[in-house]
Amino acid sequence: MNGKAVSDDDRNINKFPWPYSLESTPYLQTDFREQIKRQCLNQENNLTQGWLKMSKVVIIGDICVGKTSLVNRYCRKFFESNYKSTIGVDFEVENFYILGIPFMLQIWDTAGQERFKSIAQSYYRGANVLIIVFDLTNWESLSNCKKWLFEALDANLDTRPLIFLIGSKSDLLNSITYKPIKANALEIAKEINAEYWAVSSKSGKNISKLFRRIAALSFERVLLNSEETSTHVNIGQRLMDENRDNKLLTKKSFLNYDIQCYFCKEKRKSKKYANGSNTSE
Ligand SMILES: Nc1nc2c(ncn2[C@@H]2O[C@H](COP(=O)(O)OP(=O)(O)OP(=O)(O)O)[C@@H](O)[C@H]2O)c(=O)[nH]1
Repeated sequence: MNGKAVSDDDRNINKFPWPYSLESTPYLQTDFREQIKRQCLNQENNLTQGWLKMSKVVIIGDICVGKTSLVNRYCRKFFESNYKSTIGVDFEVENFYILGIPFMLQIWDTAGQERFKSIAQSYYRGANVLIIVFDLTNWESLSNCKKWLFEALDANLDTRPLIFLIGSKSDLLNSITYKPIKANALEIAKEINAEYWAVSSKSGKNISKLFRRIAALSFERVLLNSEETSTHVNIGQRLMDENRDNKLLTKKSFLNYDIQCYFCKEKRKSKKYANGSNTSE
């Protein structure tokens, strides 16, 4: 699936999106940080210029909880009621403009089936955001969330991904049946330091709000993490230039970008060793 040009207002973010509720989040800020706003509005330094800003989002959770449906509803605007299991992983690219700056979410949808686990796990590394999905009508899928999270965190020991706990299929519950599940989910969300949302891919309820929130929070993280900046400057700029005409970043160019970044890092490593130095460049 190709990356899409930013066309609708849904992908333009100028006001800081709110959480599902204030009790459901560890991320309590109510606006973009002043420092971020200054950088974006004035484009005052190269943190906002000439490099590709993106965030890797990895979606995990039990089989059949609605991970693929979540991605399909947001990225392709459709809902499929027939179940087709994900084989290994799939991914989508979503383009945003946040405070006027282009930003991308690279969204990885992983398989919940045990037999694809080792394939899926090899994509956990480098996640900026972890979305753990459970089915609001299936208690066991909620209790398995911690296991999914710990496995994903194991692959991301050197980073601090943003964590979202998502209860899916909210259209199947009424307010009375939802109440005890919500209480339980909020408790678990607190334990694992996650932001909780209840959504429905069938009706579309809260899906767009959720992804806008994820985009804004991870955009801030990426901008604040200036260390990453220099690695991506030249490659990111070239990619943007190559795609300027059709305003489209394709999946192929994205994969090329990942590969080039990898080689760029490897090259820097070997240069360091060749110099007999351990200091960073
Ligand atoms: N009613 C309702 N059904 C849903 C919703 N989301 C997903 N489903 C259904 O739940 C089933 C599983 O959805 P998937 O999105 O394929 O689940 P998954 O977690 O990606 O499954 P794996 O790829 O096997 O890990 C499908 O039949 C969907 O139609 C929802 O919001 N409401």
